[in-house]
Amino acid sequence: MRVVISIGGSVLAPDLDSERVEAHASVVETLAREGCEIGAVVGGGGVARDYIGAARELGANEVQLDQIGIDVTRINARLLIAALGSQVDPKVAHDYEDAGDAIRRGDISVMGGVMPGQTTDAVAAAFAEYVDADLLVYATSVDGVFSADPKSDPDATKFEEMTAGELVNVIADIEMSAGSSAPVDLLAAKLIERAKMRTIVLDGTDPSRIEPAVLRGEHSGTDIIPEGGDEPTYWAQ
Ligand SMILES: Nc1ncnc2c1ncn2[C@@H]1O[C@H](COP(=O)(O)OP(=O)(O)OP(=O)(O)O)[C@@H](O)[C@H]1O
Ligand SMILES: O=c1ccn([C@@H]2O[C@H](COP(=O)(O)O)[C@@H](O)[C@H]2O)c(=O)[nH]1
Repeated sequence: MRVVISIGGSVLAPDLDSERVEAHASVVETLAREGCEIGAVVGGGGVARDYIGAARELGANEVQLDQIGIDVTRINARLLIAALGSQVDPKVAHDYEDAGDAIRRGDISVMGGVMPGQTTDAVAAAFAEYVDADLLVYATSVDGVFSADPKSDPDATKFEEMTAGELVNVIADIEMSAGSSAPVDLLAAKLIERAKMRTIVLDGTDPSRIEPAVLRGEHSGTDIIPEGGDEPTYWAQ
């Protein structure tokens, strides 16, 4: 089974805690031991937003701000690489060909951002499509996709499952400026829709939730069900 896991910067490195990074690496290594081929994509989190905020005040334009965000995602990717054993490609992959080559060699491949105008959510979706992944997992700071932002709307309700088309509609109105927050960005949702990619959005603040989601489909987040795709099969069945 080939899996791409997007690990939000806000869950991997809300602060510089090596034990937390180690815990995420340990889940990735466990899945690899179970026979999964793994690509990981790491976000920039609060550190990226702090840099982006400061540079915006200094007059940087949105592309320059995105470039700063990309730099931070790659630093976070280096943290995850540092915590992974010898099975990881030691380079942060800057494009999908390099990342795909690493996976074909049997390595775990880690990416950060690749180009302005998107977030690492879209990188993960494109990476998953490029390597024909069986599953894409977004480990983020909220336990799934809600009808509205649960941090600002107490009446927001969680989707246990939804189609990629429904996901596109829910997130279409979320702002797309550098450093913005969404469970999955709009470009990622469109890529998931066209690739008919089976996708899970879950709370990754406790990384131990990722393993049962990947191996047995057990999680409390949101399943994005591909329209016209195959029925899900689980590695451990
Ligand atoms: N409809 C929605 N459903 C769920 N979360 C939403 C929704 N709209 C906005 N959000 C916000 O999206 C955020 C989740 O993503 P966020 O960008 O914070 O972190 P991440 O995906 O883990 O990656 P990073 O921190 O690297 O950007 C949450 O803070 C949540 O408040
Ligand atoms: O491919 C990419 C990835 C990221 N960015 C910019 O970086 C920040 C932080 O990334 P997150 O995935 O949100 O953690 C993002 O808001 C973009 O500004 C990018 O431009 N391109």
